[in-house]
Amino acid sequence: MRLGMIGLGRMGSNMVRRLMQAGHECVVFDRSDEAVQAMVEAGAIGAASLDELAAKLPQPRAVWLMVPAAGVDAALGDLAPRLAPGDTLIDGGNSYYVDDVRRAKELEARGLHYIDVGTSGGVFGLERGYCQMIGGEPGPVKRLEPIFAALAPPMASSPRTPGREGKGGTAERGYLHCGGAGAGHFVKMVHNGIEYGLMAAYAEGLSILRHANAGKKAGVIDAETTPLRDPELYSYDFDLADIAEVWRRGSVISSWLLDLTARELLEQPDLAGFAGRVSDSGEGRWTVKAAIDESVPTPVLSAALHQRFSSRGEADFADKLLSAMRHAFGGHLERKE
Ligand SMILES: O=C(O)[C@H](O)[C@@H](O)[C@H](O)[C@H](O)COP(=O)(O)O
Repeated sequence: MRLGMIGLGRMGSNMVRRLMQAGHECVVFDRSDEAVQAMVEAGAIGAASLDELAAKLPQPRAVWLMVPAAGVDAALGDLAPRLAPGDTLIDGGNSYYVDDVRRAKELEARGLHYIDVGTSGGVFGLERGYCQMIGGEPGPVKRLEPIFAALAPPMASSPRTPGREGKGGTAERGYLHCGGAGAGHFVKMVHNGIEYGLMAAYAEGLSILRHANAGKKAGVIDAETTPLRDPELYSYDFDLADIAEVWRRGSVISSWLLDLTARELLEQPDLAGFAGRVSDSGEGRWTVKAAIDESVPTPVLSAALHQRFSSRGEADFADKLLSAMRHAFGGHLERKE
């Protein structure tokens, strides 16, 4: 197939490469001429403008947007007038599903189809393939199956789930039509909520292990401020890279996320290259918001989101206020270190 791709950052450019490796043709556009040029050198068909992109695509056109969520409305606004009824726009970024529902209606009024695709796999997608969670009308989704199939990981990348023989469907091929407009990004949103929780669980557990030598530190026993009463019980110097490594091998908590964690700990045991200010792009907030709307308890996912806020200093005022109250009612002074 010939597909248009707008946005040639890390994700968009790797997706173009993977599609071309599978024999598809890509007409590419980006605000950066250098980014377009680099993809032309890799075999793509360059477009210097959206008009050129539209002209180089056969009808009905299919154009995939791989731009930051905040830029999708502007990109759609620029692109839609250049397309014709029957054409399909695909948003493969991390948009809020509520925006998809609105966009699908707006584009439908112009005779255009809109497909939302939650795409997971990050910078490893070129090599490993991308898991795709798809929302939109069945017809255009079906028409784009060769694209989804090329982007997806090979079926052999995971062993078949026992009992799935004969069940059919595309889930075990790495892409799934989850439902109507917004369904793809809804599933990706919850995927990322889970991602926050898993990340927090590994980080907290490994942090307990890192501090398991607390009893060896001078002056650690302080009846006023520390609960550490049995320092001899906390005298372990664990090698976290080794522990993450051994957990990768046959343990219940092995995962690709743990593989990546083990790699990071091996490269930088003290994580000196990171300050620990953890950003969030919105998916975790939207997950918690959906959970509240549905009255579904999500203590783990919510705590993981709030921990990210704390990591960026958003808890500082509350922490100071805790110290101030403790001082007010008990005359307790804050320790300086
Ligand atoms: O599945 C994935 O490949 C990732 O989830 C990917 O989509 C991206 O790295 C996150 O969206 C970052 O999200 P935060 O900025 O919220 O951590």
